[in-house]
Amino acid sequence: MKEHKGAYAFNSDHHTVVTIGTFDGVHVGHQKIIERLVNTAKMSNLESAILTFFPHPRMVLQKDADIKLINTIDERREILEKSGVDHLIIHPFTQQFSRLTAREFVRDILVNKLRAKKIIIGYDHRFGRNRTADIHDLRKFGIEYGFDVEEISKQDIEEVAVSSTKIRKALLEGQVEKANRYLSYPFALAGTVVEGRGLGKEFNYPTANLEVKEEYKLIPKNGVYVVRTEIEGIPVFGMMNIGTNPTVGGTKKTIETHFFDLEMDLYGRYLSIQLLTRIRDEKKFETIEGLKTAMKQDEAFSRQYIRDNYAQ
Ligand SMILES: Cc1cc2nc3c(=O)[nH]c(=O)nc-3n(C[C@H](O)[C@H](O)[C@H](O)COP(=O)(O)O)c2cc1C
Ligand SMILES: Nc1ncnc2c1ncn2[C@@H]1O[C@H](COP(=O)(O)OP(=O)(O)O)[C@@H](O)[C@H]1O
Repeated sequence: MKEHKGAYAFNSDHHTVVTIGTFDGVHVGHQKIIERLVNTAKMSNLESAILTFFPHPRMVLQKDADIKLINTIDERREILEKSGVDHLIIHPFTQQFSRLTAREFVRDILVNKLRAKKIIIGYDHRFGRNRTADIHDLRKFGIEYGFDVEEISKQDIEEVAVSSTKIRKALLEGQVEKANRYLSYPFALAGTVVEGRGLGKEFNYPTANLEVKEEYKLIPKNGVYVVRTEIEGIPVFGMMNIGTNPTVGGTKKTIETHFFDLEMDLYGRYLSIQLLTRIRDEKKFETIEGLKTAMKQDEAFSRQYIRDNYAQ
């Protein structure tokens, strides 16, 4: 896969088949569309291209829209990388870009820059300034500029929309297993390990505090989760708490993980941590002893879960 920083940076001698979308989550519904894109490319001797936007149009057009996404742009890129598409074009969605007319978008971007011979698009896709143009307009442009339009059916599009909404809802309710089924891969939180208050080691449960720098990343419901990551290529399991640590008088939301059978300085390390299942809600315990007992139970639960699901 070749990545292009915007449509104006795209240069290929080949003609392309293009699909356009945000693809947040790159879930099973998206994967179906991408498969179709890749197959069409092979059959028509075209190169496959995904045109996606970042920031998300809603981040730009409704500045206050507090939109949360399943994937960061880095995660979206990494998942798409595995899908077999030839080109990924991450176009910066700006105010200026949003003011392109439908014709300018089609002519300057799709035809002249991306050299599209085929466009695969949802039946309800709208584009151009104020989203005035639809698939019928696109077909007319296709006759004029020499490309075909392939429609993704209402049923397939609804499946995609339903999945994204269901995944976001499931994550906000802590149902990570359900989200993971829709995604077909485990939802993850990625960031750098930063210093906490240094209480973990006193508990005999050191916890790596993860700083997720992307404000738009969706953080699942507070609570305790069984997790998995890779450190230097080796799978490591652990238990994560997302919450404010009310027992020790915390107020700020933190994401912290105790990894099993590991003793290692993790400060400054970049980790992508997969959430596998949820154990319980975060609670305010009367005493530190109460919290420690709960964490021991979390550990026992996690180790059993790992044995049942991940034993080699
Ligand atoms: C598996 C796990 C479960 C936890 N559960 C709770 C909880 O229910 N309530 C709570 O107040 N804190 C909970 N914590 C957070 C601890 O209070 C936290 O690890 C401790 O304060 C260390 O913080 P530090 O990293 O800032 O030193 C949990 C932490 C882990 C790793
Ligand atoms: N098994 C482990 N799981 C998580 N962190 C560990 C582990 N072993 C060592 N560490 C280190 O200990 C740090 C956490 O210690 P802790 O006392 O909780 O301090 P802090 O409050 O700064 O997070 C981690 O950031 C990591 O560098």
